[in-house]
Amino acid sequence: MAALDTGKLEKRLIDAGLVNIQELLPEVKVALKYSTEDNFFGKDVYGELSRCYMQPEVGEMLKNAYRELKSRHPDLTFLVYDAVRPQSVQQILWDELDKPDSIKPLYVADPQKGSLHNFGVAVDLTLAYAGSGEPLDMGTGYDFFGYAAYPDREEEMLASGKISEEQVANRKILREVMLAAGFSGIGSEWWHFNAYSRKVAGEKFDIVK
Ligand SMILES: C[C@@H](N)C(=O)N[C@H](C)C(=O)O
Ligand SMILES: [Zn+2]
Repeated sequence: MAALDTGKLEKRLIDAGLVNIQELLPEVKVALKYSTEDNFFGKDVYGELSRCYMQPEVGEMLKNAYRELKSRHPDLTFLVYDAVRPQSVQQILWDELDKPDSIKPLYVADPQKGSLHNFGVAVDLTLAYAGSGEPLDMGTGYDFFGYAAYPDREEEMLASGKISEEQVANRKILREVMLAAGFSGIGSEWWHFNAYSRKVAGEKFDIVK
């Protein structure tokens, strides 16, 4: 695996016009999972990078989602796990994902086509208590790649007891505030939200290599 020069990476993100979400929204919590070994492949691929960057207009959308969240649940905040992700890291995630090629794109977008994370227009996040920073129970952890994490299968997962009413209610809070701000979700991951379609992202922005 080619090592990523993370000092240079942060400079590249800034030079590309991306913004540090905590500069726009200091109340939001960030824990970049790919900058730790606590992720689905057990390797730190971001090194020293600890700040989370995204396109400025996506940051503004997230601010609106946050405003909506606070109006409904003043005790909660966002905990962001990932936003912009270089295509080289997308390739590592793709190579590390232990699933048949036919279903891999449900969980990790094909790096050759480009993930919306590679354009800085996708955000992976959960809800946390603003005071303690403790994440809410969503029924699965981040990057759990299976039906229990599928928004598309919540009714079935509820009926079979794989997830609880409370966990679904927590996901709904997240989903509702993100959708209210113009994001869209995907069927296989409760934590992933896109600001734009792949077509629009490709027209507006460059991929971060
Ligand atoms: C890997 C996961 N956190 C994720 O972001 N998946 C989507 C589908 C992606 O890679 O774009
Ligand atoms: Zn994602």
